[in-house]
Amino acid sequence: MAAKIFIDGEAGTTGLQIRERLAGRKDLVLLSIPADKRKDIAARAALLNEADVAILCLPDDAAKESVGLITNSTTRVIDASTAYRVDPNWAYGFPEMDKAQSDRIANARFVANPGCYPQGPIATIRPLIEAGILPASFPISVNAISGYSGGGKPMIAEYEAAGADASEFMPYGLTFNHKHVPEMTQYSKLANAPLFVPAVGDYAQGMMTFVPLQLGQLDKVPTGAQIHAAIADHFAGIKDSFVTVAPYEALVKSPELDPQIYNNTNQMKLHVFANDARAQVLLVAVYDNLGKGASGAAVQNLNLMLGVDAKAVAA
Ligand SMILES: NC(=O)C1=CN([C@@H]2O[C@H](COP(=O)(O)OP(=O)(O)OC[C@H]3O[C@@H](n4cnc5c(N)ncnc54)[C@H](OP(=O)(O)O)[C@@H]3O)[C@@H](O)[C@H]2O)C=CC1
Ligand SMILES: CC(=O)N[C@@H](CCC(=O)OP(=O)(O)O)C(=O)O
Repeated sequence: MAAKIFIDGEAGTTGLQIRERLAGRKDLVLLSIPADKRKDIAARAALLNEADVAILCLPDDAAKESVGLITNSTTRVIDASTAYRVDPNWAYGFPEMDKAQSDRIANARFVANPGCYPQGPIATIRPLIEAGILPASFPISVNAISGYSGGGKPMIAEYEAAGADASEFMPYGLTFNHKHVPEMTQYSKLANAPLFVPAVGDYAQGMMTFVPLQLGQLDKVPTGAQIHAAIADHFAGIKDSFVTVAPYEALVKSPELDPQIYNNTNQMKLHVFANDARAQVLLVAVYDNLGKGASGAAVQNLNLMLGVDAKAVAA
């Protein structure tokens, strides 16, 4: 029987993209709410409880409200907001994070879809800590750039308003307390919060994250090749991975370091650059904030929860 899916927040940026990704799927029935009822609590409650899987694409408070409206114990939930990402009762929806995570997601009732920014740092740092190459206490900085769609409908409207004169590159979060820091710390397996400086660019979609490593103070200084091998080994061991690792090459620049090249896909590509003489390494992740960063990840998680072959359907 076709699984019934309700996207609460289907008119928002993430909700619309999930809807597009699921359109045409014969194994699913999409429950939809009339436009004039999309904030009506009774109408939302009815569909949340009718759904086999409810996908919440709402601000945090509204997502918590939706979870509170669910009385049907067979309704499963994927929440795209920040509300439950470090809650131990929820599975973190980054399947490639370790070998067991896709099974955890497949068997979970509650799945917290990851934040867009944290996935790149987690993908690059966690394998190094697990391999013992970096200690959990290693001081980490993360820089990142995202397209303005990362800020949802309000930021899209701001950047696309007639006469808008936005900065090409605007760093923010300068109190170093961005809402993504807790999940970035926990799932990277870091003992301390990374110093995270995001930036928004004057383009709609796509992102890159950067983790520079000054390795000279370590007792055992790893080479760039060793760091690359540890990350590549990690992802080689993950089934159905949408994360790939670029070959280890000495490049001064690369056309692949373009935040928009994976737009409208669920792909993430990792790169390792190094100067061994200086014990310096840079870890880069390139992906779509609306793809692997949001709607692609949600569909990947939905497929795992429904036992659908992730590679057999568009994810
Ligand atoms: N954009 C991105 O790159 C990413 C977003 N996310 C997260 O996903 C969630 C959705 O984000 P995004 O799609 O960007 O946001 P948008 O602002 O684009 O969309 C949110 C939608 O939720 C609706 N909404 C707000 N309050 C309620 C309510 N009480 N009941 C029903 N609907 C409501 C909004 O309606 P209205 O506009 O009329 O208020 C809007 O349609 C957020 O938690 C966000 O942090 C996660 C990863 C990446
Ligand atoms: C460019 C921009 O503003 N990005 C958003 C993050 C988008 C996102 O991932 O939202 P979640 O926290 O729900 O995951 C921000 O920094 O708040």
